[in-house]
Amino acid sequence: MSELARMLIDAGRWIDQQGWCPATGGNFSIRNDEHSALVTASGRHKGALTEQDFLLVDMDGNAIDSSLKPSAETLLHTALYTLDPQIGAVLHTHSVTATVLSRVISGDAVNLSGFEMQKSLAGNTTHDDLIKIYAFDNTQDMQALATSVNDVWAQNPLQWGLLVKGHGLYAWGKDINEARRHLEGLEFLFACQLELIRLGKIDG
Ligand SMILES: CSCCC(=O)C(=O)COP(=O)(O)O
Ligand SMILES: [Zn+2]
Repeated sequence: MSELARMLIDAGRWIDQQGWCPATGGNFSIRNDEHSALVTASGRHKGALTEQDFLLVDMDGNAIDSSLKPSAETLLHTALYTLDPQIGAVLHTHSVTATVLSRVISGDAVNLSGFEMQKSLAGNTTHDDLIKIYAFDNTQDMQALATSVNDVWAQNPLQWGLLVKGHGLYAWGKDINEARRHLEGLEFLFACQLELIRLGKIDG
């Protein structure tokens, strides 16, 4: 089995145990080289992935030497790899927490501050900083969504992850381990934020 596939299979089992990819929700990818990434095929359960559930795609989202259908959201993965050559893995999940939080915020971002766990996100050394996780409107037009991400990124490069409203979270990192840490850290931070909103301590 290829090492890249094994890393995504392991990530899928763990993510499934957390309940962050119910049904066939979510999709994963890992950079293969400058021009290609290994991505999950569409419609697969992420807790039971096998090596047959992956294919290589180019950075325009086209399958390379495979008849498998790439994930419906491949274009967002490849947009991220193109925007930041340091990104080595992207994990997209559908947790209840991320989905609900993305729908109760009034603006275009989740603003996190005051949490020690912000230090789980690369480059952060204090709870005092303000961390903005941008939330995009959902659409079935992945080219349009990728263009929106490109437009926001041109003003202010995103870090660690992004939300799609009513849909889920994309978390990334320089490699699969960092992507997993960012996913877990963001999930924890989102759960805290949602609880504070429920308690009426902060606005959505
Ligand atoms: C039931 S999940 C709806 C599609 C989606 O949002 C997703 O993450 C999975 O799509 P894929 O094509 O990668 O299976
Ligand atoms: Zn999705």
